Amino acid sequence: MAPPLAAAAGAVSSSPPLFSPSSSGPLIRRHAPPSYVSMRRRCRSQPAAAAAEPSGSPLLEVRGLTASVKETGQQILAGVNLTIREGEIHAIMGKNGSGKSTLSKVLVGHPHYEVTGGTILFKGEDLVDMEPEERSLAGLFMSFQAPIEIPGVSNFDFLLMAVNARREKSGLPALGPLEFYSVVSPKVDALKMDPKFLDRNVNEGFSGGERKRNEILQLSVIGADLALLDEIDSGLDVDALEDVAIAVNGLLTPQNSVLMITHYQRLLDLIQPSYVHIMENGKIIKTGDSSIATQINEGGFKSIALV
Ligand SMILES: Nc1ncnc2c1ncn2[C@@H]1O[C@H](COP(=O)(O)OP(=O)(O)OP(=O)(O)O)[C@@H](O)[C@H]1O
Repeated sequence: MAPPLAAAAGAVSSSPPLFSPSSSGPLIRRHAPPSYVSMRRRCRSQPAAAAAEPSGSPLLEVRGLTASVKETGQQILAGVNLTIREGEIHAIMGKNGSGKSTLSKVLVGHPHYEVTGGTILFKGEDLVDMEPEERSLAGLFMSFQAPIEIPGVSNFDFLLMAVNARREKSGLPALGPLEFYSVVSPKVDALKMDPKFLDRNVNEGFSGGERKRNEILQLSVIGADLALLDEIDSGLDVDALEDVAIAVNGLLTPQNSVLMITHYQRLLDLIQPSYVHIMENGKIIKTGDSSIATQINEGGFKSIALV
């Protein structure tokens, strides 16, 4: 049986984002608005590596990647080049429809897309011919823009199956439910989630923000060498965004990496990227440090709508 993450990777929806990136008020403030300066202090676990020279080993190497919608043959990715090294945080920004989500879905092997050219190496291995579950077991994790429901499967069982699939691959003995509870419980607390969420079916009836938190719970329990986070900030209120950023920052080590897709500077303030890439028409057209996002905000890239 395919591990559950693979099932998730294979059955995602391509729903539109929960709010338009050009909308002016996506945050729902439950309390007095916290200062982003103090949020940054609490969320930051490592200094921004913007000016750092690349030093880690390459984790993901994408060269000349082209990909199309399988059903129609419509080309979406038009020659993507991207290298992510161990310990780096990358952000991809760009206007709606530029191909950001498609890139992340192609990386996890979404069945709607076909790679038509180029190469993807993950830890030196060719990813293109791997099944989605193999990619997941190899250490790739993706949080989706619109996380799916899995009726009839409790969150707890889902996480336990996923963790045990990873452990089996590493030759480790499976965890029993009691043992696993002691692993998952502190992570639920850290994300300020109600423990009752573990008993609920995966994402069933969850609000948009609860789904996003739940995806980060999956990431923190399962772990990943490279986490692809597609608009984890969409639909989160200020407190939830801070909790999620703290959790993501807490997972970062010199060995693992994050690729996040976002339209919003506020996420880059909380999870500070080593590199920011701008995507347009299925290609990365510019790469730089986080000042690129500032340039966008100041009108340097007028076609890209950002808050
Ligand atoms: N399965 C599909 N069938 C048809 N068109 C698709 C499919 N997947 C992606 N596309 C199209 O490819 C383009 C890129 O979509 P994608 O979701 O990657 O953009 P994006 O940059 O993530 O946009 P956003 O910022 O709005 O989330 C869009 O025009 C989209 O309609």
